[in-house]
Amino acid sequence: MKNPIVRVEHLSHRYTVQWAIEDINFEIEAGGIVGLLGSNGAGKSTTMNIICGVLNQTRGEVFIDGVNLREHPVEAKRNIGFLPQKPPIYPDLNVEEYLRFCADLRFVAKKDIQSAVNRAMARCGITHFKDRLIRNLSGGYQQRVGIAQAIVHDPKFVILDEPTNGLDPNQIVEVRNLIREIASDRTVLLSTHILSEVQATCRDIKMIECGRVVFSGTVDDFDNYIKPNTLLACFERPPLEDELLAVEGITKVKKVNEKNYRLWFDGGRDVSKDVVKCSVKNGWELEEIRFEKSSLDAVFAKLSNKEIREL
Ligand SMILES: Nc1ncnc2c1ncn2[C@@H]1O[C@H](COP(=O)(O)OP(=O)(O)OP(=O)(O)O)[C@@H](O)[C@H]1O
Repeated sequence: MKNPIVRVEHLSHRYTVQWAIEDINFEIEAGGIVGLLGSNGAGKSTTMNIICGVLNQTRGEVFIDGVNLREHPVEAKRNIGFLPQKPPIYPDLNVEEYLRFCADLRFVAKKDIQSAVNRAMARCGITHFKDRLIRNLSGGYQQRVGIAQAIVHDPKFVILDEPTNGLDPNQIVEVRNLIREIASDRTVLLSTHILSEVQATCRDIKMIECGRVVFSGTVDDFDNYIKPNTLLACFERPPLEDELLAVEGITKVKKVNEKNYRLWFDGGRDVSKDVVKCSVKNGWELEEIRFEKSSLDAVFAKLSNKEIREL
């Protein structure tokens, strides 16, 4: 990768005796949204806290836009925005006061604070609420304020930890759209448990399990991680199960209902063509045949080493 916005090298951390994460390595290319997946306790928060400079790693290095976070924390943090799972908002401040305070904390020059706050409020669609106390905003708008504080200093890289947690379906759609919008000119790392969210918003996925990276690739790669080994076939004049078992490559047959069969197959060859040929030869009147893809949940379960229920 030419100029990764984030580079993580041999990152390991232990709180007490056991390693929470061990030898994590990855790069994040600049631009777009990257999903960070993992089961509870997998090591996501530990990794994110280290990348944000909130937690000091036991071993390894983090580079933000080429700057070593451990050696030059202030310079590296200029390019990091963070929205933790519990937004760090002050309910008794109004939106504008709070964002001015955050901009000051992030070393925005005094003369530039008002314009930075105005820009962040406009970007997050909260300008009309600038005088309202944060405690009087809905959950969705509080989350917008949380995102505004993460971008007020215009960082190149933003980490959002479960940003749609606890929101109603309309608010989820709005916050997702906002995340897409803010990712149009920066990189976003989005930690979430919701697979459909990753599918809807992310270009790449990193998955951590037991403190190690178990998957790094595009959403399509993730989707195709488990190669299909079943076909679903629908016949107008269904054959006997034994006749289907006689087709070369078919290893198991299960009747789903009157016309539909699930067919298991082995190996790399395309057995669907053989089923089509046999159907024509024997007059089974095949209406539909398709490979069955594993669900994202099944891929997640496989990567987390959890058992997958047989279909
Ligand atoms: N402050 C701490 N002290 C000791 N152990 C910790 C601490 N924080 C986390 N751990 C342990 O480190 C491991 C990784 O935890 P971490 O919180 O990073 O996982 P996670 O993937 O973010 O989980 P979740 O999705 O539940 O937040 C777990 O075994 C956890 O119990």
